[in-house]
Amino acid sequence: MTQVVHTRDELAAALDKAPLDQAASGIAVVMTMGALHDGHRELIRVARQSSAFVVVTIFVNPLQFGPNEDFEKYPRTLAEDLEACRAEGAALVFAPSRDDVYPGGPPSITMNPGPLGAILDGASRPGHFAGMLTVVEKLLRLTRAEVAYFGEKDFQQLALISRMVVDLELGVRIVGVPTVREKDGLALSSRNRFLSPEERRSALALSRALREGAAHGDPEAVLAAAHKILSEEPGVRLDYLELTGPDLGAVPDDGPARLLVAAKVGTTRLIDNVPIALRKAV
Ligand SMILES: Nc1ncnc2c1ncn2[C@@H]1O[C@H](COP(=O)(O)OP(=O)(O)OP(=O)(O)O)[C@@H](O)[C@H]1O
Ligand SMILES: CC(C)(CO)[C@@H](O)C(=O)[O-]
Ligand code: BAL
Repeated sequence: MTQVVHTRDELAAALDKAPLDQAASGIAVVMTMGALHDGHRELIRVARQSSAFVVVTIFVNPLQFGPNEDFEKYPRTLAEDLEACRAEGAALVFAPSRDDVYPGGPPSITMNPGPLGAILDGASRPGHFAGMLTVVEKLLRLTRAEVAYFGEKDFQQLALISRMVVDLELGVRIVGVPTVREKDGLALSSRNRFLSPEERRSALALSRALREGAAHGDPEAVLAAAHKILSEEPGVRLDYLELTGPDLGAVPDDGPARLLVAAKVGTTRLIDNVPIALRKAV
């Protein structure tokens, strides 16, 4: 049975009553902004493999949206989301109001995401990662999580959260889950529902570019192949295409790396990334 709570007091009461044998395997949390799709459901499924008590949070965090971003328009589908959580066997859903998360109004003290938060999406979305880390830290505490699951689709977010729990010694284990894709390669995202059929066709260029890039082992060839695909798709306005190390640091000569892309398709901003194996030319 999935219990649904909306306030932090109800959450605390539910966690106090979490069956001990279940809680012994550790409380796991899957944080979401709702509009759940199979990517979210995969996080819940993976969490359930190691934790009997999985808490799902559903909260569209105003703090991580810029003034010209899509906070108002962001899809809100609570009834369907609760069905998905039930179907996946979540123990508890926490769907708080803004006042419950920020009882004193918008906080004047927030997390500083540091240099890793200033690149890529951090450069395009000022304040986004400070707002994101602030709510993630709160939700880790409120849910008493021992382990938290995040998708690799938001790779920089995952890297920042992993860094935060180490730097601030939060004592929570962070687990990354590979990106779930449609059959044709499009990374599942709540924002995909904003795409018209034509925009959806254009959006496929992102995953295709990453796939073509990943077929190469030399950094220049990786970027050239990916750029070619993106530049041939007029419906895509590229924000960035970057090759980095596996932890978003400097590109290594050889071995694991990451290729990341962000672009606008119509008015919808999409991101995607893939792991890459670089090979030194011999
Ligand atoms: N396709 C996916 N595969 C795996 N995890 C995903 C996928 N999409 C989202 N997630 C993960 O689900 C969690 C909640 O993400 P969120 O609710 O923002 O969904 P989203 O689809 O990323 O939405 P948005 O369209 O806003 O980017 C995050 O950890 C995110 O990385
Ligand atoms: C982690 C998160 C739920 C924090 O609001 C959000 O950034 C998301 O959905 O990826
Ligand atoms: N999926 C990351 C949250 C955001 O875009 O605000």
